[in-house]
This record gives sequence, C-alpha cells and structure tokens, in this order.
Amino acid sequence: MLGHIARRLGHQMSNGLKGMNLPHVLTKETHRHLQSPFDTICPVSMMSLWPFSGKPQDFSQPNSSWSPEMVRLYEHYNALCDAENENGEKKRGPWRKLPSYDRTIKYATGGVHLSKLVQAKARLFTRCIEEEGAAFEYVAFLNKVEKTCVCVFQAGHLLEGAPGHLHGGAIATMIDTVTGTLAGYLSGPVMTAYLNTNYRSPVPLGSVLLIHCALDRIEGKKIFVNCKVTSSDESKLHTEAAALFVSINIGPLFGTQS
Ligand SMILES: CCCCCCCCCCCCCC(=O)SCCNC(=O)CCNC(=O)[C@H](O)C(C)(C)COP(=O)(O)OP(=O)(O)OC[C@H]1O[C@@H](n2cnc3c(N)ncnc32)[C@H](O)[C@@H]1OP(=O)(O)O
Repeated sequence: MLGHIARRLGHQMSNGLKGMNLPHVLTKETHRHLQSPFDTICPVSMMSLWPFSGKPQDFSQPNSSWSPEMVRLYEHYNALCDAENENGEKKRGPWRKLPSYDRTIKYATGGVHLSKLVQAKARLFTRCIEEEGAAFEYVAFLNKVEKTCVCVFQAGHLLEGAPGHLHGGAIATMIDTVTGTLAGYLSGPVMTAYLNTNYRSPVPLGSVLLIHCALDRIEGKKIFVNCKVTSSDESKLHTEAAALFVSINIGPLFGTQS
C-alpha cells in the first residue's frame, strides 16, 4: 500500500503538488529527500523509483529460479508493453510492467506505531524471504486503459499449506497485493476494506499461476476489484475473489494528523 503512496506522491510532485500540502504530509526527513528534480513528467515506471535514495533492486525481473513457463509468460506480457505505430516505430503499448521492491517508502515514519529499528528493518511481506524461488516469485503488469492488472506468480516451497499444496493465506496475500496494486494505481492511496475469497481448486506447490484483476466500479471513496486465479494456461480456475479498497488520507501513516 505504501508503494502506492510513493507513486501517488511522485504523481503529485510531477503535477506541481496540486491539492497536496506537503509539509503537513511528510516528515522532515522525508521532505529532505524530495529535493530531486521532479518538475518534469515521469513515466509511471520511473515515478515508482522515488523517493528511494539509491536505486532499489527490482525483484520482478527473471532469476534462475523461474521455471520456463514463468519466463514464457513474463516474456509474453513484457512484449505487450511495446507497440508499433503505422510507420513501424516502437511506441508504448497499453501494458506496463510494474517494478517490485523489497520495501515501501524508506522514509515513512509508520505513524506513531513503529520504532526506528522496526522502520529500518521493515520489508514488504511478499519480498521478505530472500532465497530466490523459495516463496513469492511474481511480476505484475498493469493496463491502465482496460483498468486491469495481471500477475504471473510462481509459488515456492516455503508457501505450503495442505500437504504439497499452496497455503490459502499465501494465495490471499497475492490477491490482496495485485488487487491493491490496481486500486492504488487507479485511485491513489488505498487500504483493503474486505477481501472475499473463494477457493475452488487446490494449487500444487511450484505451480505458475495467472492472477487476473479488473476494476469493477468506483463509488466515491470505494474501489471494487474482481480477481481470478487460474493455472498458467487459464484452463483451471483455482480461486475467485472480490475486494473493496477505500481511499485513505495518508497523513496518519506519515505520523501527522491529517
Ligand atoms: C504486484 C506487485 C506490486 C507490489 C507493490 C507493493 C504494494 C503492495 C500492495 C499491498 C496491498 C495491501 C493492502 C492491505 O493489505 S491494507 C491492510 C489491511 N487493511 C486494513 O488494515 C484496513 C483497516 N481498515 C481501515 O483502515 C478502515 O476501516 C478503511 C480505510 C478500510 C475504511 O475506512 P473507514 O471505515 O473510515 O471508511 P469510511 O467510514 O470513510 O467509509 C467509506 C465507505 O467504505 C465503506 N466501507 C468501509 N469498510 C467497509 C467494509 N469492510 N465493508 C463494506 N464497506 C465498507 C463504508 O460503509 C463507506 O461506504 P459509504 O457509506 O460511503 O457508501
């Protein structure tokens, strides 16, 4: 969720801080890191790099643990990120590959709840196991035109629930992550209000899955997103979900009142 805040703030920066009173939203330390020149419009993929002080590692790149099926699907969706115009020139396609880091905003205070030590050690849940291939290997692609997001997910051996099969909580975690990512890209900072999950068929550990999410509707502060988890060839339905996200004021997350 904080990743969305970073992107949202990056967006606000590139739009001349319209409607956002930064001194009230950000801590002094965070504010110090906003000195980088963000007055030019940045593509979404670049915005998400901000406000890290160094270049963070993008964990949604292929590594040696990715199965041939995982790599094939990655390449398939990656190819959709580029399109050609009528002159055969390359232009941006409707899809964007979303980068994925192991933490959210480095300088967020975490409100009043987190000690400095906890803040320094905080890691995004889905990226907290360092061994490649052991847990959540995934890459997500966003289609802003269609308001959809697809994630290619390889379920590692540390995610066992029923013997030899993927834990339902791990599936829900990925659904929350991908639906939350879509809601966040469409509406800015959000929190999950509910995530209704129906498990239709078990997932063998090591499987490669497709997680398809689509915007259902937006009603004021509420963003409704549907999701389907299928086998990589889409022939088998594993899980269905419906999620509600509510737009939030990020002030309290940064330790300010509003
Ligand atoms: C994929 C790779 C990329 C990875 C990138 C990294 C990102 C990872 C992304 C990970 C993502 C992970 C993300 C996470 O895991 S977020 C962590 C899990 N979620 C939480 O902890 C949220 C806790 N709850 C809250 O904070 C509040 O209750 C929220 C913010 C949700 C609502 O606040 P609040 O209560 O103050 O709301 P309101 O009074 O303004 O009401 C607004 C409207 O909403 C309706 N409503 C509210 N609740 C519900 C409900 N349960 N069912 C049905 N409706 C509900 C309500 O009736 C009203 O409707 P209306 O009367 O206006 O019609």
